[in-house]
Amino acid sequence: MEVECFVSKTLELLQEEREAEIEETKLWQENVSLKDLQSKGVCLLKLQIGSQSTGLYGRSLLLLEPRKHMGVSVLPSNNFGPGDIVGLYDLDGCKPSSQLCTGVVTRISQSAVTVACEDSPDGLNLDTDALYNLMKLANDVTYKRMKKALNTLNGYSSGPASDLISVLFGYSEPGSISQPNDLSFLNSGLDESQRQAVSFALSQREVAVIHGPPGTGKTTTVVEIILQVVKRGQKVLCCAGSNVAVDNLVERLAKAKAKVLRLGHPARLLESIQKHSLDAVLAHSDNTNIIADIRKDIDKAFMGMKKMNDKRDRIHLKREVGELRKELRTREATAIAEVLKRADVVLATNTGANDGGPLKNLPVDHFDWVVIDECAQALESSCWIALLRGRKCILAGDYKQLPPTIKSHTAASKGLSVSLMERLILKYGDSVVRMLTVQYRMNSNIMTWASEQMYQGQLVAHSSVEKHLLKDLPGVASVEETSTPLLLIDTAGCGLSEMEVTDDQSKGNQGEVDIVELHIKALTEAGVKPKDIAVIAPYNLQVDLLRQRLSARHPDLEIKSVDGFQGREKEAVVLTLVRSNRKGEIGFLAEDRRINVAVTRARRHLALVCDTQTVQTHGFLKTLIDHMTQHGDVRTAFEYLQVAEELGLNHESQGEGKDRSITVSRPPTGVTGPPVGQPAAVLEEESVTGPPVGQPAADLKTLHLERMRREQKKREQKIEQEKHLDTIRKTKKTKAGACEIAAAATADADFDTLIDAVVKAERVCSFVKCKTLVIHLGQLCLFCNRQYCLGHHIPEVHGCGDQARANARMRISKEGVLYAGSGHKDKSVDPNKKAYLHRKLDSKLKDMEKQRKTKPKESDNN
Ligand SMILES: Nc1ncnc2c1ncn2[C@@H]1O[C@H](COP(=O)(O)OP(=O)(O)OP(=O)(O)O)[C@@H](O)[C@H]1O
Ligand SMILES: [Zn+2]
Ligand SMILES: [Zn+2]
Repeated sequence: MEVECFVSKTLELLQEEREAEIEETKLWQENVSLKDLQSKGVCLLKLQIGSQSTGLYGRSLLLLEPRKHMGVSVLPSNNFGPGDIVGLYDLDGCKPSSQLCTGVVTRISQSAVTVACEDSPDGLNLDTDALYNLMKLANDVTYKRMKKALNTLNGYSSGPASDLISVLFGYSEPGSISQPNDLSFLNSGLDESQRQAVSFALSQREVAVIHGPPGTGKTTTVVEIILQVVKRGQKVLCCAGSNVAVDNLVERLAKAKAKVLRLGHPARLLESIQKHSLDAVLAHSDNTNIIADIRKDIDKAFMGMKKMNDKRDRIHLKREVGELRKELRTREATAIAEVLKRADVVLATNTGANDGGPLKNLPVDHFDWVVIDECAQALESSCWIALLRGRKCILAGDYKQLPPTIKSHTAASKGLSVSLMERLILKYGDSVVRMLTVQYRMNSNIMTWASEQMYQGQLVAHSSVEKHLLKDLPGVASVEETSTPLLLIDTAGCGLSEMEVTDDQSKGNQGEVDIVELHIKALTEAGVKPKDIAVIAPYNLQVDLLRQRLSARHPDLEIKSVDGFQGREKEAVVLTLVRSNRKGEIGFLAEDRRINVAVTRARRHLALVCDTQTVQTHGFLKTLIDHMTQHGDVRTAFEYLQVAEELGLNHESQGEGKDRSITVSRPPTGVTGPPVGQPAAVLEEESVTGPPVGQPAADLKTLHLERMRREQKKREQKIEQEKHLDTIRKTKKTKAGACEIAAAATADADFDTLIDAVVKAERVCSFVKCKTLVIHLGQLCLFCNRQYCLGHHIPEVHGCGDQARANARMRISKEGVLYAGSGHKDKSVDPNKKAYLHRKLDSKLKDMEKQRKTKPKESDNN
């Protein structure tokens, strides 16, 4: 009953999902502009052929690149991945009529996509000067395989998987079998939770779930389980949803000397994995020569047939070819079965484990165990393709990370997105699960939030990572940015609103892009390598804006969507949440698991750029903001905006009174900047004079404006002062003993020298040893009240960082968030930091020089 219910319901939901997918593709092809398709990530436009070559097995490999112009060639952010079926089109569009061929994506980087073309019998005749479009195609092979598996499940009466099915559908309770107590682990480095998970898995009779939160060594554990099973002489079928995950397992198992065999389209495998692929192994088997000979014979017969005129001869030859084909098939089947049987572990994607493929050459009860990794990210129906071949199963994954992507909202809400892992935990609770609890990735400050919110506070940071920071990496200077695991850059009240777009899927925020840019600058100037940094945004549009801004300068910087980063890690993660609006709308940021994934990619440093005002409307996000304010550093985006101003962003004021707004934009000279005239941020200015009490947003704005005014005043005052001093000096010469000042000065000091020093001090930057004049381009620090050059005026640079932060904190605590101070700053300047300051200054001055050359700095409009 349970099985029938499940199957009929799931078939229905799959049908719904399939229809949604077809509908979407159709709608797109008919109504949506290609540009919009591209912004959705399913289409890549105007690609040129970088190279064309013959890949493995005679397939034609096309390397497609974005059209090179202005030296920038970065693909727009997209959802293409290895193994995706794609269509190549001429520039007319992505209609079936203009399709040139279909193929499989074999590789994708930020600058190129490689496609192995499927149907090009005569060889592709592509014009290398022309431009092409590439589009992801809905692929019904997966559906057919899942449907078939579900139908087999429904009719399953007896076979190796009977007990497993019975337990997974609740007909019988999961059982265990006794194991020797002295289990000897092959990997001596396993931690206690990993050992327990391994023992547990081996002692379960039908099913064990390994719950592996981020960085807890799930793969390490799964590999140990598989090696133990193999040691006992049993056979394992090991699957995962993605090719990448399967390849990872192949690599790790092969390293441990297990006899592995990887099934799957060779074009979809990593190069390092190809030697373990069925095709490669077959090529080295004894049967190969014979098979090759038969192939040659068939080809020859075909050639002959073309030339033949006599009908009877042709029929004869045709029959011969048929015979040869039959022989070829049996020989190939035997060869495949032999190769498969020799392997201890056969690996494939979930759908690659289907009956129609090489596995049909094996007896149904060949495998003892089926292991499914990344189980929480897979549709349950796709798991059943492999599960029907096993007596026992191990399911590994983390159901607190993102579930499988589902297009049909109804199908998702009716349960299609519930993974087998989640379903089993709901059914049996902890009795079938072991959770890995030691994590080897995150600084404990980053971990604690996720642990408490998602994993019942059970995670422990391993001592090797617990306190690690960016500054501990070789070549990285110890500055504030590299010494904090958590940095919240709050844009609340800074008017960095999200862009007004109607599409909920694509949101952007130029203001946050500006701030991310400045933070990346700070990190790289401190010596953090771009390849160790990830910039993560929940929205594709924001990913594109970030790439436009940053990729040319930092080709190694990875900029991706949250979904695209699942399963990965980086030393530093800069996360921009994008949403900033008055209504507190946060769209699909409301998916807690998406935020969990984003945060837990970071090893040593997480910088969160967001409008706390907007995102705190969501309870879960509020816990993150609270955690970061309590345990991390907090800055307001103002500190960054000021820098941005000096870097040459333009200010423009529009409208009057209440409707007045200030647009901050880049001068249109930058090659990598956003399109000309696009606002970088809009500062909405409601009322300069009387902000509503208790509204922090307005509060911050006023503060900013006030500061501007004060600065102006100071500047004017200073000029006055100078004039005044000048007069005094002059009068001193004539009127002996200008009493009031002379009294203040020490009696024996040379009066002239003193005055000179005062005047000079007022004219040059107050930073030790800096001689830059500050009369025209100086900036006043509000905390120490001194004048600094543009290279030294930032509080952090000249030593007022603590006060600035305290000030930021005070403003934030006004909003009702309390948090502890972050300790005292070491006053001694270490050489790394000095070098850092120099670099920072140098690059800043260079930037400013460039900006000055291109456009004179505009005066403020306030
Ligand atoms: N027992 C251990 N001792 C030391 N390091 C470990 C241990 N287990 C795992 N690690 C380290 O933790 C990192 C992640 O481990 P692994 O690759 O097994 O996990 P994963 O499954 O790929 O990732 P995740 O746990 O995030 O799913 C690796 O760098 C690995 O070396
Ligand atoms: Zn100062
Ligand atoms: Zn200076």
